[in-house]
Amino acid sequence: MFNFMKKKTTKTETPQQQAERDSAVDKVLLGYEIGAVSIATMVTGLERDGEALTLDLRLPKDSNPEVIQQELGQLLHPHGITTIHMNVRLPAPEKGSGSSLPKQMPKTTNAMESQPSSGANNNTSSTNAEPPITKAAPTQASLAAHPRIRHIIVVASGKGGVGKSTTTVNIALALQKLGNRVGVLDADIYGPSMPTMLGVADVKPQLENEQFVPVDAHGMAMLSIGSLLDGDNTPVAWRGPKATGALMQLYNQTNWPQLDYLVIDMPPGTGDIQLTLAQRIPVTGAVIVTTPQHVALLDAQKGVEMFNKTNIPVLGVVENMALHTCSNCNHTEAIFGTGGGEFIAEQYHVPLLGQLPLASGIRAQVDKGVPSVLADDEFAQYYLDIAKNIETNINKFAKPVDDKRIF
Ligand SMILES: Nc1ncnc2c1ncn2[C@@H]1O[C@H](COP(=O)(O)OP(=O)(O)OP(=O)(O)O)[C@@H](O)[C@H]1O
Repeated sequence: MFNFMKKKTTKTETPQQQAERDSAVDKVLLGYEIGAVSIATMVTGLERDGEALTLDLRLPKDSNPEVIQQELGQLLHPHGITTIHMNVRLPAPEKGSGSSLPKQMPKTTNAMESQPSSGANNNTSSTNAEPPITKAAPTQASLAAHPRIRHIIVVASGKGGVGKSTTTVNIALALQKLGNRVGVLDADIYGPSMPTMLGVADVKPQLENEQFVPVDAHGMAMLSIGSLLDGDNTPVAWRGPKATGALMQLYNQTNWPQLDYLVIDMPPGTGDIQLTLAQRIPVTGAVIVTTPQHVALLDAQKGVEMFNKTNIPVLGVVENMALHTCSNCNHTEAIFGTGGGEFIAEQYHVPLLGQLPLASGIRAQVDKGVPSVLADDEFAQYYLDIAKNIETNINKFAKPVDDKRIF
């Protein structure tokens, strides 16, 4: 299902040329915008065979595929792409309004040509009218709330390895323990760990009416990009358009039950994938996880700035591994320095939601698939306090939904 980025190496293409060409294609797609939204978010399939690129696209209404094909051709030609095939899906025209789209569109463009090729001799691109899954929307304000999800919280970190996933899973379980219906979407393409941390690594999500059915993980509705990968589908190798396309598919094409909270474990960093998700999913607020180390702090600042730019409220900062308690002598020490989370919270006027100890018990529990909150160990209270702080802040930012049903 997610194997929609296919590459065929030609005999004349070295691995280095191949990587350079792929990266150039990504950059061009990410930078090409339709109505202030990157076309990368509209790619549902992409295949490159040497100099020929085939794109499956779901375009917003009023787009002009011919012009898009032509412009992409010109942008990609310097990178060795000489032919572009486009399969286009457009929203069905509104009743009574005549479509302004040409009946036939070029399927193949020679990227050297300055004018789009046209006519029956050139084949037609597959253009199927269908209702759009989501409305392309550049700002949070214009995104509709999910009909069954009251709050979407993204958990982000500027850099990998700060304990974002460990914190996400425990916060989600803590929100559930406070009486909420909770879902978890593991969007961390670089290291999807939710299934393992929740002890459901062997359970595959089912498909029902072409929708994913989330896995039941201790009463939470969980879906991970990791559950959908197998064999050689190495997530690390995923690049911008493929990753954002797959993640949007997970959000849109999942039969999420009625939820008070959907907690999304974001990929680490503040690059294009994160930005695109932040622009396309109706998020109530973001939680930023950081460690007291200076480098991580600088990256966390970038995270706060990214969310400010995309008008997503930052619910607060969690400082992970803030203190170390020695398991032998119980001596507590701030081995990474002190005050990092407080510093960010003060500088950006966002709350410090909590400070977590660096404790081997926290790691051991997630490794076992029974996180601290589930095990109700001595660290559970830290996460419950953070969840309470989130609940205190979040209602200010809620997007209204009426329907309430028990999951
Ligand atoms: N407070 C903590 N005390 C001890 N170990 C922790 C703590 N938080 C996380 N860890 C451990 O640190 C490692 C990295 O944590 P985790 O996978 O949650 O980080 P991450 O930021 O999500 O990483 P990535 O971004 O690479 O996915 C894991 O082994 C985890 O068990």
